[in-house]
Amino acid sequence: MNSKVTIFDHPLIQHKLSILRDENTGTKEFRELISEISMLMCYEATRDLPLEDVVIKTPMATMTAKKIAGRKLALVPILRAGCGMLDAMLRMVPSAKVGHIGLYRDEVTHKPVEYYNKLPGDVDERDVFVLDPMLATGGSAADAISIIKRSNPRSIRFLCIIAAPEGIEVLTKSHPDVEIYCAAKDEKLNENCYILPGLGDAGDRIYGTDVVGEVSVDKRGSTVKLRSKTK
Ligand SMILES: O=P(O)(O)OC[C@H]1O[C@H](OP(=O)(O)OP(=O)(O)O)[C@H](O)[C@@H]1O
Ligand SMILES: O=c1cc[nH]c(=O)[nH]1
Ligand SMILES: [Mg+2]
Repeated sequence: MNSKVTIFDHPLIQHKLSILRDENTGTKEFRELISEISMLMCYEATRDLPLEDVVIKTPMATMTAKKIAGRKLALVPILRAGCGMLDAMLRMVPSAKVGHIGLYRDEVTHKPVEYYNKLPGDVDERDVFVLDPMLATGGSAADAISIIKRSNPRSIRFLCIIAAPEGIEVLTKSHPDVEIYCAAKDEKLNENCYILPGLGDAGDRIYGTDVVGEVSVDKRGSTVKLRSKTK
């Protein structure tokens, strides 16, 4: 199967995304917006789940109604930023099981480094939604999906909020069977492999952690030498 990229152009998603991107949006509102956008994206990304007929009784009459047809889902956020999308998705599909994959991008090589991996035992019976707000070089998403594929899931979809063209290309080539859903396809990456115009560092903006060491990359994707103020 060839991978497909769906960009959600729903006005509510686009409106919320513009506020999310704004550098003046603080941590609390940023988290709330990530959640709201994820909920709207979940609604769109689950549009093709098959339904089955069930007979129910309302207080007025017996009727044949629709329910989702025994589909088993798993949600797998890529730590940390992917966790910002998890609660909203779980509110929409509360019966989903949850796995976690811990990856961080090395600041020099920009390659993902794995530090955690715990998936539901029955992933081979499930359709998996991988969650991460940012698809930049595509390295983290591609590695996370390779890890998940070792457990033979029924299918994998990748949900992100902003995708760079470079990341889409890498993910499409490495996993052509995986459908990609995003709210925006941005212009390009900067010299530190941050998305332009993007929104900065998603994990830092969700959790309010600006700088992790003496030399780091700030939430705008620039190399900084001193600790900077957390918003
Ligand atoms: O497509 P890539 O070039 O791999 O970049 C995208 C990754 O970078 C960010 O995570 P980060 O490494 O900053 O970890 P964090 O979520 O802990 O902040 C983001 O949440 C993705 O996982
Ligand atoms: O722009 C980017 C790229 C990688 N990770 C982020 O959080 N933002
Ligand atoms: Mg980060």
